[in-house]
Amino acid sequence: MAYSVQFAHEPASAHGSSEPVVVFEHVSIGFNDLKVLKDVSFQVGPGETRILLGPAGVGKSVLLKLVNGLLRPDSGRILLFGEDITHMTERELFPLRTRTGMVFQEGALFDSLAVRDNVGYQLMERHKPVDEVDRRVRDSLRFVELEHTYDLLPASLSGGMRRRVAIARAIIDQPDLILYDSPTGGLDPITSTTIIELVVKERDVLGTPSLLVTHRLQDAFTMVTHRFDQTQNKMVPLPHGQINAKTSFLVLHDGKLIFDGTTAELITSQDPFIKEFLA
Ligand SMILES: Nc1ncnc2c1ncn2[C@@H]1O[C@H](COP(=O)(O)OP(=O)(O)OP(=O)(O)O)[C@@H](O)[C@H]1O
Repeated sequence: MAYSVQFAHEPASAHGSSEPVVVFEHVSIGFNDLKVLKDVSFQVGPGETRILLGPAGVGKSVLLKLVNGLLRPDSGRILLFGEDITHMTERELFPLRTRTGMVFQEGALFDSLAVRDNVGYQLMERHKPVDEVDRRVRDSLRFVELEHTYDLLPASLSGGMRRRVAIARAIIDQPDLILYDSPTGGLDPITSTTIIELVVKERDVLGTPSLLVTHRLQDAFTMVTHRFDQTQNKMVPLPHGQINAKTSFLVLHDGKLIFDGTTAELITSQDPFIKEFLA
């Protein structure tokens, strides 16, 4: 099916800024007696996709929530788009949050709202003109190839379609950063690949930096070994042996960031936990 990407403007991150999009410096956070993240430092650079791996309950979602200020660290410093958000008020955070698209675990759509209102929610909250919201909703739904679901309720969609709607909602304001929290969680392998194809499309067509949590190693390796081909309008494998150089890995274990590096470094890592995790 032919399509064109019809966003009003490119994301700022595609304009060549060399500033990191996200910086964590020695970040720690815990809840009551539970220390979740300990002294975590890493960066997401412009145009970069960072895949966050780690066992269940290690703090991957907590890390994503720290990035857009939904949680605050106990110590350390967090910069988002070059601004120190560590102690920002909600009001100060708001303009930065509007530049960040978040795909929550399980999609988290509003069941009582039609797809169009789920996707346009953020813009409606900001009192954007109705015709502009409508145009952007249609653009976003076209990107995820779900224009025909405009008037439907989420309950009438399959699990994979609901995730696509969640992605359409996250990208509606052409974010400068996307946070994907287990976007394929609970989906079968074939449907998962259709979701990863959208992630790769967003990465390769719009160049949006992202931080993606996944439980599925297969998702991660699909992302590094494929690219989105706009001519064919589909994800295709990179030529043999090539990997996407802008996609790299972070691994959390026992509250610590035990790996921060490239695909090649990950698969040749001698760390016993990583070797077992990848096996
Ligand atoms: N708001 C909170 N209050 C108290 N504890 C919390 C809160 N948020 C997270 N936790 C705890 O922090 C730990 C890490 O949770 P988190 O959801 O980040 O794990 P995860 O790595 O994303 O897990 P999964 O892979 O299962 O999604 C868990 O023990 C969780 O119960």
